[in-house]
Parts: sequence; structure tokens; C-alpha cells
Amino acid sequence: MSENQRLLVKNAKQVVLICRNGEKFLNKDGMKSLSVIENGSVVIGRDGLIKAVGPAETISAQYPESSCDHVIDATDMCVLPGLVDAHTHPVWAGDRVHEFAMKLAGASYMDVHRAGGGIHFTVEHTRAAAASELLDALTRRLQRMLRAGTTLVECKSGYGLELQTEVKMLEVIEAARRSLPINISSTYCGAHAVPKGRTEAEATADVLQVQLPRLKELMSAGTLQVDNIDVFCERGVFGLSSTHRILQAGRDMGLNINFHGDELHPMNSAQLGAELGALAISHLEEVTDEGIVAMATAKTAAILLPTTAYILRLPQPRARDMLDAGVIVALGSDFNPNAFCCSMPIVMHLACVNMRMSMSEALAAATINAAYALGRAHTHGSLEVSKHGDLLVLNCSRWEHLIYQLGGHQEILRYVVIKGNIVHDNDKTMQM
Ligand SMILES: N=CN[C@@H](CCC(=O)O)C(=O)O
Ligand SMILES: [Zn+2]
Repeated sequence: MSENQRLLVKNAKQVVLICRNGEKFLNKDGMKSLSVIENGSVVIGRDGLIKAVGPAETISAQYPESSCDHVIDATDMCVLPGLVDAHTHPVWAGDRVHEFAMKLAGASYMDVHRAGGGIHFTVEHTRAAAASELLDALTRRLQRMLRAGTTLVECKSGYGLELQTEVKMLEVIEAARRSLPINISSTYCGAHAVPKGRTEAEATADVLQVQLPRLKELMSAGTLQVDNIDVFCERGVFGLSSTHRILQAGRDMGLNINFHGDELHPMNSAQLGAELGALAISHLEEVTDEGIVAMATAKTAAILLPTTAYILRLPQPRARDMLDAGVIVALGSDFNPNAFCCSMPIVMHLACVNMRMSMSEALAAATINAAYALGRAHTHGSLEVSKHGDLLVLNCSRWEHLIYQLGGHQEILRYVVIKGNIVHDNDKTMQM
């Protein structure tokens, strides 16, 4: 007799696959109409992988309910892949609510940074915090993201800016990866700012000669798994040449390049990323036409962060120009002490209204394309056989409600499932 399956999600009004032919990303017209099955079911095996997805009648003929450990009756509900958040800074101590007030009163991001606040404020508090305190805070934040539908999240270090604290942050991310159900892509961002009292050249040398070699040792020993390397490439932070050297060194260690570029000033970060074979570049509020062409050609994903432009009142990134040029557009929450947002449904809503993306484009950007930006499109980002059984069950008649109901996702997100396990049951939460 064949083995039981872990979970059957049956009779959903809509099952949004996103794509169905093993695409690693979607761009141009591919983002405009997503693959959807009306009245469908999904089966996830005990290995946590999708065994079957298709019309409800076909699935019920092949997988009787008795062959499944758990069954979710999704009648009148919608099923979507778990959301992927491609850019977050979730490990830190010391909130910056006071700076929010300063910014509302007119101070710019760089005014606050130059006055010793911003990243510097968070660095001071994160250096002083115990790893256990950071892990508690990270756990609460990741659980909040999960309850908003995120099942794969990128997590950066970058509030240490020296070896000891950067390693402490990466160890905290590693501990979360091992103990929580949410999937994590870990990013070393030791070049997030130039530490107080140092020059850019000194900070670059420290990253290249002290931090990266130690990281390499910890990775080889299996103590740490780090997936990506990041630099804040910006005027007054790390210039193009330092960024180039750091990213290249990370790439030589086997890390994926995924960095902050062209945010506050046009830096030609997009061209640099394309030249280095970066998997992704984030922000791009100030990207040039040449940068857009370079990214489209190199298949370097653009991770757009609608909360940044919203909170800092910056010009919006040119999402439409990037989409029309064929750039692989992904989305991230940019959760950090400057932008306290854990919700990808809100991020998608902002992307639609402020960046003029369609709802289909926003969902593709928050699933398959975000998975691509993290090098995980072969396992995540769509509901296809053999991929991870990570999905959302929404208590609504059309999937678009997840984006349309601004801030209403807590009400309609009924279940969050990771590898076939129900990790959030909204009804139970409501009763607590
Ligand atoms: N721009 C640089 N880094 C973050 C902000 C980090 C912070 O302000 O603490 C971002 O992506 O928005
Ligand atoms: Zn960031």
C-alpha cells in the first residue's frame, strides 16, 4: 500500500498556481495573467512537497481523503502560494519611533543618518544586546510576517559593522532558521554603513580582510549557512569601487549577490550588479535607463520596496519602465527600524497604487520573482508538483481580495501552511 499524504486542500474556488511550466521567473506579459485553476485541490506529501495540484474531481479520484493525514475543506476559499519577502532587516534592538517623528517633521533619511541616528542608532543598541534578546525579537517579527502570509523571507545582518556583532546577528538568523517553520534566506550585510570613526576605505578593508575570511571559516565548518552578500551602495556610504570589491569577494565565496543600489542617488549600481552577475538589486528609486537595460539583459532581479518611498517620501521606483523593459521585478517589505512593516499584502497594495503595478504583477513579484531573487525559484514561489507545499488559504471568493482589502489580510487569511503543516490557523488565533 502506498504511503499516506500529509495534507489535502480540497475544492478551493480558485487555486492560484502562478505558473505551471517550471518557470524560474515571470516578466513582461507573463506577469499579467497568472495560472489559476477554478475549483481545484492540492495534495502535499509527508516529505512536505507538492504531490498533485489540479481540478478537484481529478484529485479526488487519485487521492481519496482516507489517504491523507489532514484535510482542509477550502470550499468558497482561495489557495495561493506562500508569499516571499525578498528584503528585510529583522535582527535589531532599539526601535526608532522617535526618528519617525523627526522624519514626519521634515528630516530626510540622510539628515538623520549624518546626525548619528538611523543605522548608527540601531548599531549601538544591537551591539549591546544579548543574542537571546535579538532572537526573541526576531522570532516575534518572523511570526508576525508568517501570520501575514510570508513563508520565505530574506533576513540581513548589518547592524554590527564589525566582526563580533555581524557574526552574532548571523548566528541569531541561523538559530531562527533551525527552530521556526518559516523558510529563511540569510544575507551578510557587514557593509551596511561606515562605522562611526572610520573611513570608507577602513571599513572596506575590515570587511575584506577580517569579516569575510571569518565568515568563510564558519560556513565551511557548517556553523553558519549564509546565502547572499549585500552592500549599501550609496553616496556617503559605500561607493561603486568599494561595493565592487566587496561583492566580488562574496561571490568568490559562493554567495549570491543581492545588494542595495541606486536608492537616494543614481550610482550606476544597476550596471555594476549586471556586470557582476548579481541575482538581485534592491531599491532602485534612482535607476537610470542604462541601468534598466543592463538588469533586463543580465536577468538581475529588481527588488522594489514600496514602504521605503512611502515612509521617506521619495520618488517612486520606475516599476512600469522596468516591467516594460522585461526586468524581473520582485517585492520586499524592507522591514527595518525605519520601515516597520511585516505585511507583504500591504506591500503589494502599495506597489499597485503607488508604483502602478497590476494585482497580477504584484502577486508574481511577491511569489515566483521574489523566490528567483533569492535563488529559490526551483523550490518556492509557485504551486507546482515537487515544490515545497507552502500555501495560503484565504476566506474569500477571489484571490485579489488579499491585495484589495488594505490592511485586511488578518481577517481573510484562514490558514498558512508550510511543507504541508498548518503553521497558522486564524480561527484558533481569534479564539485565543
Ligand atoms: N537603505 C539602507 N538600508 C535599509 C534601511 C536600514 C535602516 O535604516 O536601518 C533600507 O533598505 O531601507
Ligand atoms: Zn534594506
